[in-house]
Amino acid sequence: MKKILVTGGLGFIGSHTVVELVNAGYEPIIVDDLSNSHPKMLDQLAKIIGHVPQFYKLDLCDEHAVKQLAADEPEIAGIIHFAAFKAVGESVNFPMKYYRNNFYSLINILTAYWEKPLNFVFSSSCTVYGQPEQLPVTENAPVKAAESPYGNTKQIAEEILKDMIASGGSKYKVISLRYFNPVGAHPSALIGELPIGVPQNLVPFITQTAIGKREKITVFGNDYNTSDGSCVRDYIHVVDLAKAHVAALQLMEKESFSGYDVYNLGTGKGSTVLEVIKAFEESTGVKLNYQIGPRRGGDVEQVWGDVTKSKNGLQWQTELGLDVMMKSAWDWEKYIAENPL
Ligand SMILES: O=c1ccn([C@@H]2O[C@H](COP(=O)(O)OP(=O)(O)O[C@H]3O[C@H](CO)[C@H](O)[C@H](O)[C@H]3O)[C@@H](O)[C@H]2O)c(=O)[nH]1
Repeated sequence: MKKILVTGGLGFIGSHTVVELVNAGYEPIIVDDLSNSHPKMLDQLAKIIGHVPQFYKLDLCDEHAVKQLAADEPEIAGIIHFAAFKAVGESVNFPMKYYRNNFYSLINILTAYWEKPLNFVFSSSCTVYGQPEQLPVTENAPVKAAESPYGNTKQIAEEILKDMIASGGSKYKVISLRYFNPVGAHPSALIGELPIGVPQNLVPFITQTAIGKREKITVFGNDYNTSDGSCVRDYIHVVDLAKAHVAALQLMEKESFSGYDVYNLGTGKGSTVLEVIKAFEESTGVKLNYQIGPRRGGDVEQVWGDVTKSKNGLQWQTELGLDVMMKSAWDWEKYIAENPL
């Protein structure tokens, strides 16, 4: 079985990808520093995949520890690199924390396996497009000046990977995956998103409001130039997203693939904030206490992805709609309320 290192493998997208790797016949090896994840996710994963996955608790910023990891795990076929800080607002207040963590970890893991011919998947983001001029946005759209240090780390990491391949000095193959808005949870409701503190993202805020942890949710602006005035995003189910990582590995395993490429991961369809709220209410039968508030600083008005390249190149497409995204996120919220970790 091919071993795949999954950095940040106990996080939201990482844990779902671990499941899909096992489903596809790979052996995931999780590396996580637990800074934004819970150790009990290992047991939760075991309930789904039937065994406790191999796990290294390790800070990827620690160069010596990463070298030791490469010595202990020399026979890996690929790396899926999720480990990174991801809160846009926090990155504005603590830029050095973000630059240090997101760059050191990337550079350390790349360097540790430098001699190996392996396939590397990088978690990027649609944040690199800013507010695109044309929608849906394709991978060829210009990369805009990032709105936040977090966005900068994604853009510059993509450049680092491109430069690395262009130099011809490594034996890596690399795919960057630009995520739109990942939401939802595994159908088992055993794994899902675990925001620390007050959620910044829409769907965890919705589910926490519905369960009574938050009094109400505020829709950030209804005066945008969209169908109902609220912002438009391309929400994608995390299980669909996880499967795309397996597809990216399988593409790189082909001899015909070489070098570096980038793919959008979305559904190709935009939804407004108010449509998401409606979908939640309809798919769960739970009424949501919401109000309209002012715009949130830094939000782009609307973005959704052109996924033609992903469909053709990765031989992958999304299967799950907004109703399943909302229902699964709600099932996870209820599970975690009844079974606190
Ligand atoms: O309480 C809330 C939270 C969010 N929203 C709205 O819901 C939409 C989605 O907001 P999220 O915070 O869930 O997602 P973003 O699109 O802002 O952020 C996502 O896209 C960013 C790039 O634009 C980064 O990649 C980030 O990590 C990723 O979560 C936005 O219109 C936002 O204004 C609300 O109305 N109320």
